[in-house]
Amino acid sequence: MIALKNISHTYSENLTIGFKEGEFTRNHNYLILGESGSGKSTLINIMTGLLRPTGGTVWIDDVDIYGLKEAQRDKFRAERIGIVFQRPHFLTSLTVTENLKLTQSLANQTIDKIRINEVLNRLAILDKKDEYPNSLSVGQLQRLSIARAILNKPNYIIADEPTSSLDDKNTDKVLSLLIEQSEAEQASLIVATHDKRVKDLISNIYSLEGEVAP
Ligand SMILES: Nc1ncnc2c1ncn2[C@@H]1O[C@H](COP(=O)(O)OP(=O)(O)OP(=O)(O)O)[C@@H](O)[C@H]1O
Repeated sequence: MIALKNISHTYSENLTIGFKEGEFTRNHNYLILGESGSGKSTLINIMTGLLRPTGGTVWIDDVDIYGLKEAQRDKFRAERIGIVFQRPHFLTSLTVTENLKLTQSLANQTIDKIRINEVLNRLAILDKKDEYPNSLSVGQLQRLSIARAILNKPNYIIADEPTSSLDDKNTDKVLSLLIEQSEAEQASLIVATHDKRVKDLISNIYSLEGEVAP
């Protein structure tokens, strides 16, 4: 479980992001809903150990992640959390397969080409495995981001605005893929978005004030 308590982050004197309480358990799907600028990316960075909050605690699987040293926290994240970032970033000088090998080695895993091929196949981009990221379409890059997020069999898959630039049909497709893949990994899926279309597919909702809607 990821448990957040009394989180606050102050960027400047008059800009503080707050999130009172949240619990995200394995095998469940969650939405973090908030308008643009309400602090979704800030919260995701905090809950994945990328940004130390100015106040509050983040526990992941009973570990107080900001109690860890930075290198330990990076390893912890790589092993347990798959992140689909708002803007996908891959190393452009490495092929699709080489980028995914890097994801395995950052988590101290042995390089497993069979697993890489398996996730690429699941996301229908196996034919792109020797290509460079710049030659992939936006939709293919997004599927590659999902492939990378699930590669290390994480406990939590966290996606930041995965559907904001998509039409209704592709919104459904990407969400279904994320839900399917997190079920296959028995992971918890956490999607941060302002996109109310996503509400029909995921029932546990946190607004940025930290209230759970029925
Ligand atoms: N590094 C930073 N330094 C100062 N202010 C920041 C920083 N990052 C974010 N902010 C501010 O914090 C607020 C929340 O930003 P954040 O990116 O978390 O929102 P968001 O809900 O993810 O927005 P969007 O949906 O538009 O991506 C914004 O007012 C933003 O300008």
